[in-house]
Amino acid sequence: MSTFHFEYQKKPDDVKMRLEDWRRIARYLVPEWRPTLQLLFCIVAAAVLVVIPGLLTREVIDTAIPGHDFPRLCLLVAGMILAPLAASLLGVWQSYIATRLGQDVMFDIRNQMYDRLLRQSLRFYTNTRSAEALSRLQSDVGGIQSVVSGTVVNLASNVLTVVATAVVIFHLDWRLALVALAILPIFILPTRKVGRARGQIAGRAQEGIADFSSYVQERLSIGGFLLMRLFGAQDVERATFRRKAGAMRDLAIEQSSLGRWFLMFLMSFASIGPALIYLVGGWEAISGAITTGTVVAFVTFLGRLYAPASALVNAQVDLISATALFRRIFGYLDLPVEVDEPLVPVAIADACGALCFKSVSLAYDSAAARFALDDISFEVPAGKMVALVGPSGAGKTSVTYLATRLYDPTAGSITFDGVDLRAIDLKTLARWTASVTQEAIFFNATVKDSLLYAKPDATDEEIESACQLAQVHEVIAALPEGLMTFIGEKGYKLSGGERQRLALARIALRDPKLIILDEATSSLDSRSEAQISDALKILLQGRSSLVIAHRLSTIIRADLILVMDNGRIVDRGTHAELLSRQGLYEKLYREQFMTHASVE
Ligand SMILES: Nc1ncnc2c1ncn2[C@@H]1O[C@H](COP(=O)(O)OP(=O)(O)OP(=O)(O)O)[C@@H](O)[C@H]1O
Repeated sequence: MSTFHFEYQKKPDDVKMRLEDWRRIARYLVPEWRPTLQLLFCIVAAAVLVVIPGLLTREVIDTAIPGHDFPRLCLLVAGMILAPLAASLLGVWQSYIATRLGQDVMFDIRNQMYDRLLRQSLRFYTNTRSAEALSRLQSDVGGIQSVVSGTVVNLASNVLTVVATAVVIFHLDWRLALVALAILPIFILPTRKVGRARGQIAGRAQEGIADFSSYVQERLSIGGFLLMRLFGAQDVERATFRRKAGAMRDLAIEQSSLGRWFLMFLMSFASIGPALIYLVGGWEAISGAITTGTVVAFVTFLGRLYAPASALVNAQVDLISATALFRRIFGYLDLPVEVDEPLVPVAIADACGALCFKSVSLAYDSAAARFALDDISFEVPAGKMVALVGPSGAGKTSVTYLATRLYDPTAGSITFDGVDLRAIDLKTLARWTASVTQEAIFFNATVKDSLLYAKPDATDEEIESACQLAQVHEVIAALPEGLMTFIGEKGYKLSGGERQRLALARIALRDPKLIILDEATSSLDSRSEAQISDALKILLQGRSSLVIAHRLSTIIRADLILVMDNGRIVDRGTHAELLSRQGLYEKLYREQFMTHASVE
């Protein structure tokens, strides 16, 4: 510990400390009462040990030396060595317990936060930058360690050290004690000013680092890289990177140089404190009011008071910063769960796959002028195919979001096998339904693990037949390590068509009863296209399906076509019926499907 405490933080502007925040923080410590008590013991014992060397010094000067008592001198010196040694040993134990305690609280909160994030709806992820959620989970939760083992422990230990020292020095001589305490602010207050300036720079540096990380994270992803390369924006990105990295460098230099001169002067002037004690104490000793040993002991005590007293000056700001940190964390732990699990779920042992929308409306934003979906009603009977068609922005994707309960409807109800989606637990719903998105989504894992994500207990035979069905088995066999080959971030080591077929194999493994398919608009080569189309035909057989259709072959096969426009179903029927009405469908047919048909 340095003589002066210098690590002042910038006070968060809009945060007030509330007792309920600290009650909530304390609740995390209740299950950890054993280490908490051990920690308290360490802090009290260390505060007591701090005053012992001063008292022993006084005894050495006042009794052992004048009394020519060598054995007593040895005893006192042994005490002088042992007390700090014991304090250091306690310090090691204390820091171990504090770290464990902090890490245990962090572990609990991190798990709770991850669970809360997993329970959020798609709305949360479309409205939140992924870097922000990551920063809450990593940096903010990581900061708990320093609040528990730093802020809280230091506060308790500094208060106790100052109180213990003050009690002892007042007991020794109250006049000299008053002088010692009066000197302290002269040294402490200026350090606070410099410390605050450093805190402000530290705050700016932290913001800079967060901004830099989210910039780099976005640019160094596959999507970011592609965007940069395809727009030839290397120079712009290089310049932005230099600017952001340069700002971080400048702040780091500024932060480390600020206050160095000031600290140097302060250290030099630190000797003024003891000098004043010698002056007043010496004068009292000359007049016989106190002993020489008491004067020397006072100087020792004064030296030990600087660090805890200067840290305490800023205790309020430290606590407010800790409160702000916890409030950010609690904000995430308390995120409302919009799409929640039912309290008493309805079990669906064997689904048949019927889906029904009844007067369903959806507003993405309560302030939005119009509904994204407005009074939608339709049925997908078991085993039938319903196609959604409509111009861009009509609301087709929104219908599929509702069918998989990525959102809940603002009004109306949706049932699966006659049960309201809100009464089915999310795992059961995911068991019986499957979505095939335009862009297949994968983690960076092996082919086998990617498939097992759909059914962790699948046998090798099941995996093999799912891959056969999706016509991807030959591709896998040709990979360097077969099923154990890593497919790269987002599966980018596979071609677009291979990724699609692997996604279909994953769904075949799951064996759902309702398939929600967003047909790819981008054309793959004709062989790949045919393979996917064959795999899909087999997969859709005997299952219900809701398809955002882009191909003529699909709409012709559909049992019912829903024509959407502006969030509403404006027409419905079979291909022939709709064509004969010469409405929006006929227009779409001419503009979209006939062009696709010529490609097919
Ligand atoms: N997360 C969101 N937040 C706010 N509005 C959204 C969101 N997602 C979609 N919308 C809006 O809802 C409307 C319907 O969008 P949706 O994606 O369902 O249309 P779509 O028919 O699938 O279009 P496309 O064929 O172009 O994919 C659009 O006006 C869109 O801007």
